[in-house]
Order: sequence, then C-alpha cells, then structure tokens
Amino acid sequence: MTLLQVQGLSVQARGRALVEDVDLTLAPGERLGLVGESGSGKSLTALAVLGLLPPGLTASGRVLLDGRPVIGQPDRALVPLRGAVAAMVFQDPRMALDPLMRLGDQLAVPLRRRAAREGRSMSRQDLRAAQVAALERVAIAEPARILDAWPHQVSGGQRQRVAIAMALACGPRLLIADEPTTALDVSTQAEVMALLDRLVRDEGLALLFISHDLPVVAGIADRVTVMARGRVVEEGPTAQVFHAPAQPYTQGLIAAARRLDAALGPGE
Ligand SMILES: Nc1ncnc2c1ncn2[C@@H]1O[C@H](COP(=O)(O)OP(=O)(O)OP(=O)(O)O)[C@@H](O)[C@H]1O
Repeated sequence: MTLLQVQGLSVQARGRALVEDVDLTLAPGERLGLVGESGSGKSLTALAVLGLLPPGLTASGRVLLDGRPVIGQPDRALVPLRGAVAAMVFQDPRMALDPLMRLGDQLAVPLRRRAAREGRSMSRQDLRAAQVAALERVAIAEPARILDAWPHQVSGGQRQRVAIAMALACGPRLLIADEPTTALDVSTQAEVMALLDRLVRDEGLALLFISHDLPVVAGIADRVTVMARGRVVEEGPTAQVFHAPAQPYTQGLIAAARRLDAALGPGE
C-alpha cells in the first residue's frame, strides 16, 4: 500500500499558483528526493502533505497519508496523522524547538504522546530512560547534559539531532526532511546525513528528502522528483535523473552543480 499519495496538488496565494499539479507517491521504506532551485515549491509541497501551509495559502488536489485524506480536513482530523504517520524535520531546528523550554521537556512531549497512543503508562523513570534512549539513537554523546540544557546552550548540530529525535519519538513511518543540513557547517552536515541514512534504514522509514544540494540527494534518495516554478519537470530513479537528465532544466541544475564542484576542487 502507498504511504503517501499526492495527486494534482496545487497551492495558491490570493489566486497566484505557487505549486501546480504535483504528483508524488511514496511506498513504505522508499526514499524520494525533491530537488529544484530556491522558490520552486518544494517546501510548500511538503507542508501541504502535513496540512501545515501558512495562513493565506490554500491547497487543492488530493493528498492521502496512509490512505487518509489531508486536503480540506480540519486540524483535529490531521493531528492523529502528524507525528504518528509522518513527521517533519526543518532546515532550522529552531523551527521545531521552543527557545524557552529545556530540551528534555520538549522531547518528553512526543514521547508521552506516543505512550498515550499506545496505551502505555510512563513513570518518571520510564520517561527519563526513554529521553536518554531517544538521544542515544541520534548519537548524542552526553544525553544527561543535553536533556537539562536550553536550546541556545547546545550547538547547531546538536539542536538538529534533538529535532530529529523529537520527530522520531512520535514513531512515524514517513520522515519529511526539508533541507535538514543546510544551516549546518560542512562536517556537521556530513554527520547528520550519515545519521539520517542510518536511522531511516534501521527504522524502515520512508523518506521525503528536500534539498537543492544534488550531491547530498544523490547520496540518500532512490528516486528523485525535480521541481521548477511550482511544477514537476522530471522524475525517475536517482542514477538515471542525475546521469542522463532528460529535461533542459534538470540538465542545467546538474551542470551548475558540476561547475561548483569543479570550482571547489578536490576535497582535503
Ligand atoms: N506564505 C507565503 N505567501 C506567499 N507566497 C509564498 C509563501 N511561502 C512561500 N511562498 C512563495 O511560494 C514559492 C514556493 O516557495 P517554497 O518555499 O515552496 O520554495 P522552495 O523550493 O522550498 O525554496 P527554498 O529552497 O528557498 O525553501 C516561492 O515563490 C515563495 O516565494
């Protein structure tokens, strides 16, 4: 069964089309890369999947998450899908983190919600053990210190790991990652990508990975959908799209990535 089915998705702002007629499908365990230059509609597509479009924007078409409709549904119908079926990691972990709450208290929210959903009671000790396990899962070295810290007291990479831990704590089957490493320095980027790759494999998650960074997408996605000016211009297996792009827009994106790579020269 398809975990995510998007058919004819359009997003409008006061009559202006920002996303037009997008189709996507994701089966359980599949990894899809969504690429395209800035402003091509990638983030709005992802937000529409979870019914999280900003005020003033409206979606039309069909989005089915685990067979259940998203578009046109009231928020209370979507709450059970968010986290439990699909969870999201954003470019800037500060989007997911409350600056005025200790990281441990924030992580407790999805852990408690999942326990309630599964009919498990959680003592203080159970919660502490679950918090530590959630941080160990994202390879955080000193879980006790991080749990007691405020978001501004940890590094950007650690914040993103906590945001990933919170997304996974809900027990989703689909992880949507929107430029999750763009705000990080290059070595932290590589660590977070390796972490995501391992987690998605170990947990058997489906992944919708959004990025304008083609080499990063090539490293993690099985299939790629290319967007330009709100529309899908090309899609296919990653190797095929990156090595033999059919559309001039994709050819241009790849040529630009190659030029950048050549200009940077061989890595250290
Ligand atoms: N709240 C909004 N109101 C009006 N227009 C918006 C809003 N959010 C985004 N847009 C516009 O919609 C288009 C698509 O934006 P979107 O954020 O989906 O692009 P993107 O491909 O994710 O780009 P980036 O990589 O820069 O995030 C852009 O032209 C953007 O300016």
